[in-house]
Amino acid sequence: MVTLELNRVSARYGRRAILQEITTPPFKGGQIVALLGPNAAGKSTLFRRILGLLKGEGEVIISGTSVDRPVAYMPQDTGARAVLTVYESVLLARMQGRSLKVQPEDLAQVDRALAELSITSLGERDLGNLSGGQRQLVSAAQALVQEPEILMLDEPTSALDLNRQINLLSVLRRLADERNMLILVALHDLGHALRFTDASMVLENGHLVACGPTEDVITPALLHQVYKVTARIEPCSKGRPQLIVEEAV
Ligand SMILES: Nc1ncnc2c1ncn2[C@@H]1O[C@H](COP(=O)(O)OP(=O)(O)OP(=O)(O)O)[C@@H](O)[C@H]1O
Repeated sequence: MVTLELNRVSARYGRRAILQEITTPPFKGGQIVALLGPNAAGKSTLFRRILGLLKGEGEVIISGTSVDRPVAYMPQDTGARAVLTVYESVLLARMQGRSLKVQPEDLAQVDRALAELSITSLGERDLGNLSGGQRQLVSAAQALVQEPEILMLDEPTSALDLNRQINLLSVLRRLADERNMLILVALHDLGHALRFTDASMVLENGHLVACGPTEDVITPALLHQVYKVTARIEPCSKGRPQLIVEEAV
């Protein structure tokens, strides 16, 4: 089973230190881990550091993999891209690092990724003229289609309507449960984190200030300290923890 562990991981842009000695327990396939923290806390930087796009001290330890490219990444929205159709762009993402010859299995995986995210009907559309939410779903399909063992998504629901937010997070839950994927997902919606994730890491100014089971991590005290809001967490009628934010402090 795939695992990912960070040992005193740091990162800097030029001379400016961003991440400071981040250490985590091993996260395992089948888990969804939320990466939380306010704006500019260092969440995207941590993704880039895990991917090896940024150098720094400490170790990113990935073990138990059985494929050449175990990690796929969905970045935050970067705007319209190349002149490709949605289908071509997802197929291109699939073929990265594989043989140049497209196999029937590759096409089947593209169809599956588009269907899973309910965007099959966008297949022939040009990438350049999609809505922000449509682009975000295509970007998720580009990551899913790679069939990674570790999937990292940077705020994948930020442009989606409520139905599509829940749908995407439910797809992630299923990928973790059924395909034993390890999923790291940066989220601003702590309600989603409480509902869909097993563990959470909270960054504040580049420091890891909390890490553990999500229900233990997201507390009124943490919300006050890190997010500067007063809030309560109460079970809803179905017994699930609900976050009720009162005010900014
Ligand atoms: N390419 C870069 N060069 C220099 N500084 C950068 C660069 N990218 C990000 N930073 C800085 O690093 C810090 C962390 O940024 P990062 O994007 O990792 O935060 P984040 O937690 O993902 O924020 P958000 O929730 O707003 O997306 C910020 O102060 C940001 O301004």
